[in-house]
Amino acid sequence: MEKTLQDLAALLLDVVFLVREDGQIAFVNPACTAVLGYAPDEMIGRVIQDFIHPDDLLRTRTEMAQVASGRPGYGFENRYLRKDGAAIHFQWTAFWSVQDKLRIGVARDISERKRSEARQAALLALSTAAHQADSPASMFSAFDLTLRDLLPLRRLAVVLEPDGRLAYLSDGAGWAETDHWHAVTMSTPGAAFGQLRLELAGGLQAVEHELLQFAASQAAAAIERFALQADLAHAARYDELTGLPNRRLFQDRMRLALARSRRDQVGGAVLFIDLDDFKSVNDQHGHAVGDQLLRTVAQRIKSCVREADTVARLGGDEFVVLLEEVGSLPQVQRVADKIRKTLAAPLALGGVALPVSASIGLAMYPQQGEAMDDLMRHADQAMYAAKALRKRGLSGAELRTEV
Ligand SMILES: Nc1nc2c(ncn2[C@@H]2O[C@H](COP(=O)(O)OP(=O)(O)OP(=O)(O)O)[C@@H](O)[C@H]2O)c(=O)[nH]1
Repeated sequence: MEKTLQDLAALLLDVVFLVREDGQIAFVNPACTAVLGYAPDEMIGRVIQDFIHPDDLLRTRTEMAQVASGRPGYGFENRYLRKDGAAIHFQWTAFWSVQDKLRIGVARDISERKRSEARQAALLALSTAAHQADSPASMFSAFDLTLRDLLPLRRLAVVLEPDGRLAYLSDGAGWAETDHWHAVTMSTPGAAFGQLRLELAGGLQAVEHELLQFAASQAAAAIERFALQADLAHAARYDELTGLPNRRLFQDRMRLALARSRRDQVGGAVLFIDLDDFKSVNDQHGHAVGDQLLRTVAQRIKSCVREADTVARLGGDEFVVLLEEVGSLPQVQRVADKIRKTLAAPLALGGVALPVSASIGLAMYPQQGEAMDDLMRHADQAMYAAKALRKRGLSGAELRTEV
């Protein structure tokens, strides 16, 4: 290369390569030391493929062949490996000099632009995961993959407040509290939800700290949303006062029970339970005492049935029980009697002993219907009939005839 041209190349900030047909480097300007960490002497005479990132080698060979065939290359991008092992992103202009039988290439270091693009993509990926993931575990798994691309991340662990529960841990890694973790708090202005903990293979730059802060704030907002959704899902299926299933959940359970009954030829029963004169409890002792009575009634009814049976509150002082896999009427009547007796034990509330009594109606399936509406109507009517008898001063023994 002529002296003037060499002096010119020495002034350039871009890296200039002259490469022979067989890939051997004939010349490289001093900029390569700043960019790749090699002095020119360490590169000249070696084949250029030695410095190319292995993942980019194949398509770089194709590009080189095209340049060698006479088509100049503009804008081709690939990665080289610095002397310290770090990847450098280059953007190339290259042409083949027929006269010198050399490929002349000028490579611009675009690593910073690539990093900035990768950070932008990561911000989008983190925010998308936080907004679209259907569970905390899938969100943190997406966070792990995204952060791993940009940070010297070995393992990610996520610990949630208030009990320090481990909500996520990178695959195949054991967890020990004593390990050295870089911790970032996940919080919204109103509350702290826990920490992202990172085991790192190196230090973090300021922009990487910012990325982690962003990840933590997105995670906090998502955890708040997951908690709200869980509350709403619970509220949609359970009665707030007693904690029992509500009408909707009861209907779901009953639909399943009826389908099982048809399939397996097993019967069951529905009991309608309505408290007697409950209004007077509210009127005489106040709503709070009425509430407490309803809570106690819920517990008492539950204590009379098996774990697999469903006790639900339909609203007000109306409860309903689904007894699965009970075939005979006497069996069901025994449960109804047990509930009536258990409820009848006086209840000490607000300094007074309150009498509790209930009217109970029942419907057996499949004997009295196989459709939910029919069975509910039948049990409801039986309950009203029992209540009417009670109001006429007849005893519990007569109530059973209404069944
Ligand atoms: N404390 C309390 N009361 C409620 C709640 N929901 C409904 N109630 C009251 O429950 C009462 C239900 O009364 P009813 O079933 O109509 O009548 P009852 O006094 O039980 O009379 P009978 O059913 O005819 O024996 C009403 O006074 C409602 O205001 C609640 O969540 N808490």
